[in-house]
Amino acid sequence: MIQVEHLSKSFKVVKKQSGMMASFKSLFHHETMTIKALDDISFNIKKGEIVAYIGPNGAGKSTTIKIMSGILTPDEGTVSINGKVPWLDRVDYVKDIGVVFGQRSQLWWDVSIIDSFNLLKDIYSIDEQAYKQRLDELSEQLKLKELLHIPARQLSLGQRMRCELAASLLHAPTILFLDEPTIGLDAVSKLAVREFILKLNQQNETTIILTTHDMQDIEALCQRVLLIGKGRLLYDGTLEELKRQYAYEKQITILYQGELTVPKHCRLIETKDMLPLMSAVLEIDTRLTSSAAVMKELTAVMDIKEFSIAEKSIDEIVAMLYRQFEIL
Ligand SMILES: Nc1ncnc2c1ncn2[C@@H]1O[C@H](COP(=O)(O)OP(=O)(O)OP(=O)(O)O)[C@@H](O)[C@H]1O
Repeated sequence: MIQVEHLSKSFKVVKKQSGMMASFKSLFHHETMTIKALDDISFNIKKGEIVAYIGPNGAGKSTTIKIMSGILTPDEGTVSINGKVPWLDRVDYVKDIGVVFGQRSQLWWDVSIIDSFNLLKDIYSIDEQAYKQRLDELSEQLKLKELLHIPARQLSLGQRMRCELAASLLHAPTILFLDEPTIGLDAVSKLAVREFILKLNQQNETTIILTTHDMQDIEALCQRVLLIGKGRLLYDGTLEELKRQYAYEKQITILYQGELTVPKHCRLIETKDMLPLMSAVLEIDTRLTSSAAVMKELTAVMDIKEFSIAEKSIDEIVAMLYRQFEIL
């Protein structure tokens, strides 16, 4: 349903010179340089998938979303979404998609939310009955009833984000682009947004492309991850595979009495005196052994009072990937 092939996009920017003299000269003559924002990106997304599109700042995520939503035209490559080319079939195509930019609003700042929604109804030519039903459903699911008569500028960020989601879905699009939908939200609002997105996907089979720097968003929502860095696609696969490939170390913390024995395939990270007990942190390589095998070995030779096992967080894995691909 979404086919992106060999997408490239460059931007020409004016080279900034430092110093007064250079600034003055640049009024008459400015040197330009080319930034390659996207460099031969290809991927396919099936109907009903939730895909995380991740990468460090400046990687090219927003540029891809802008091209896929028809706002920008690529220099090279093709995009076909529901059989349409976003930047060529714009009028028809916008009916298929919803877009939420966490950092920008699609609501009219000074008018009430319901007036913004009514305007969107006209813009998308939504039929009266379908609109009423959709508005009821979304108001119920996103708890908007008390917010509808308040202007957007008076809402908290969390309240506004719920309204933004509703605004992007009034015309019942089959594809939703979410660019940093949880940015700046408190923990409760983040959970509410994630829960809503999951339900939307499960009930309506809405295809969702999510760009985020919040790794918990990915854990909660996405099976598949596309990692982009310096304009190139570096990883396309499941979250499980990503973890398997890059998170094979686990840490076992033990509280014990007596002598410490470090089993095979374990590395001692630290020990601490916790009188009358001792604590130790061991790192194990799960490609060579398992935490169960290590615990069995430890309990056979040591007096273990307590233990806990921790794996790398998705934040740590992604930070490691960014370092490994040298894209920071
Ligand atoms: N309109 C523009 N004019 C000039 N350069 C641009 C423009 N839009 C993007 N760029 C450049 O293209 C590159 C990719 O930018 P993009 O906004 O797509 O990155 P991003 O992955 O969305 O980053 P972030 O996580 O910071 O939002 C960056 O180097 C950026 O400075």
